[in-house]
Amino acid sequence: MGQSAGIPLTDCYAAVDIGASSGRVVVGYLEDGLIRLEEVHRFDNRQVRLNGHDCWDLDLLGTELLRGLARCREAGFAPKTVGIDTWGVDFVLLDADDNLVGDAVAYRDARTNGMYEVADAIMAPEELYRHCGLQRQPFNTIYQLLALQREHPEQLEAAATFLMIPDYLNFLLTGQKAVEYTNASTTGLLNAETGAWDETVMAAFAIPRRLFPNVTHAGASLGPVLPEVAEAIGYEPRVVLPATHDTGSAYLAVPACELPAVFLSSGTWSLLGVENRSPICAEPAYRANFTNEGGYHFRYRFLKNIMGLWMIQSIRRELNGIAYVVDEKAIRKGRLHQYMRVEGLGHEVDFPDLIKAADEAEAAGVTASIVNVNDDRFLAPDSMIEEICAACDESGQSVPQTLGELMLCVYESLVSCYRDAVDELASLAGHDYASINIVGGGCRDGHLNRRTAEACGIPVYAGPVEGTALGNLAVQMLADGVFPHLKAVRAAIAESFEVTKVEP
Ligand SMILES: C[C@H](O)[C@H](O)[C@@H](O)C(=O)CO
Repeated sequence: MGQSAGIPLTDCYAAVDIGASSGRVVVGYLEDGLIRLEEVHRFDNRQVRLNGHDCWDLDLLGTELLRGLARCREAGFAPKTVGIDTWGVDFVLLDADDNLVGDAVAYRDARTNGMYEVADAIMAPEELYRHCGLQRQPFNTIYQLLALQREHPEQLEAAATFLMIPDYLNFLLTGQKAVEYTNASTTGLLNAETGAWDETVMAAFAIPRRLFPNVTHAGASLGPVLPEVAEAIGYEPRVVLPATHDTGSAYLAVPACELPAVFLSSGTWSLLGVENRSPICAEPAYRANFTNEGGYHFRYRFLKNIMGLWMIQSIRRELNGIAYVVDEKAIRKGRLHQYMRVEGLGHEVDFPDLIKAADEAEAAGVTASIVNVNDDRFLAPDSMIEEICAACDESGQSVPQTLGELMLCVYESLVSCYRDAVDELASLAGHDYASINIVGGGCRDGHLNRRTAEACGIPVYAGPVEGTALGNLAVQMLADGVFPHLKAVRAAIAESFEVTKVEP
C-alpha cells in the first residue's frame, strides 16, 4: 500500500521485532482511524557456538536490521520513526572505544549453572526479590554477570558500557548509548520501586555501577539514524524507544476484553499475568515466583514466565533435523528423531501437523501424561522429545509412544501450568479473573486456545497475532502525538484487529 505515484508514505512507523527464533520488520500507519500493518521483512534468528558458549549472531542481527529497514523503502514506505524490541535479559559489553568485549552469550547457554548457589551466598533470594521483584530464573542478567565474573573477569575490567541487545542495535543505528527501562527491568539489577539501578544490589554482587548508563524510558527519541545508515536504507528516520522488551510491547497491544483480564503473550515463552500500577515484592509473590517487569509509563507486568511454545518449536525442529545452535561440532545438534518420525507427509513437519496429531490423540481418548513445563530441564535439552519422555517415566506416568501422545502431553502440561498461574494470580489479588486475553503467534493455535479456556474455566480472547510489533508501534505513535494516551491506542487496536472469543 505504501507507494503513491512513486512517493513513499512518510506518515508511518517501523517496528523491528526480534524474537529468539525469528525477527520481522512491520510498518504501521493509520487509515480511516484504523491501524494498518504491513510486514516488509522476516528472517530466522539463530545462535552460534563461539568460545564454548551458545551466542547470538550479532552480525546477522545487524545485517537483517539494515536489510529490513531498506525493505520498508522498497515497499513504498519511509517511516518517520523506527523502534526495536527483542527478548529480555541478554547483553553486550563495549570498551572505551565502543568495541565489543566478548560475545553476546545467549540466555539458554549453560554458563549460569551453579550461579544460584553463588548468588544466594551473597544475598538471600527473598531479599533480592524485595529489591528487584524479579522471578527467579537461571538466565536473569544478574546470574549471567556472576558467571562472567568467574569465567572472564578481564572482560568486565575492560568494559566501559553495558547495553542490552535492543540498546546495542539502537547504538548501531544512531551511535547513542541508552539502556531502556522495560528491558533493564529483566536484569535483576533494577530497583522495582524506584525504577533506577539498585546500587545496594550492585555493590553486594560486585557488579560495577560505572558500566550502566542511566535508565531511559519508552517514548524517548535517540535522534536520527547515522548518515551511513540513512544512505544504506534510503531514508532518514529517527529512532524512538518502544518498550524494548518484547513482552513489554506485547502487553501494550492487549485489548483487555471482559475485565478483570489476565494477559498472555504467547510465543517462544508464555508470559501470563496482569498489568499493575505498582510492584508487588512481598513474600507471597516471591513464593509464587511471579515477576514485576517494568512496563510502559510506570506500569508493571506482574507475570510468570512459562516455558511456552519453545517446547513445541523444539519438537518441530528435532523432527525436521534442524540444528538450534549453528556449529557442526556442537553436541546440541538437531537430528531427525527416528522414534517419532512423521511418515509420508511429503514436507517438513509444521505446526499444523503437530496440532493435528494432538487433536487426533485427544479424539482417540488418549490420557495425557503431565510434566512440569517450568522445570529447568526443558530450557535447553539435547533432545526435547527424549527429555519429555524421561520426565514422564521418572514420574511413573505412561511414556508417550506416538507423536499425538507427545503433543497431548505438552498441551496438557502447558494448560495445567496456565491454570495454576491464573489461580495464583486470583489468590494474590483476592478476586477472580473474567477472561484470558492472548496475543502473539501462539494465539493462532486453536487447540491451545480451546484447552486453555477449558482448563482455566474462563473465556479466551485470541488476538491480535502481531501483539509485539503492534505494541512497539503503539509507543511510536504515542510519541508522535497520533494518539493522546495508551487507552486510546488500545481502543484503536480493538477496533482494527480481529479478536476471537473461545468459550470454556
Ligand atoms: C528471557 C526471556 O526471553 C524473557 O524473559 C521473556 O520475557 C521474553 O523476552 C520473551 O520473548
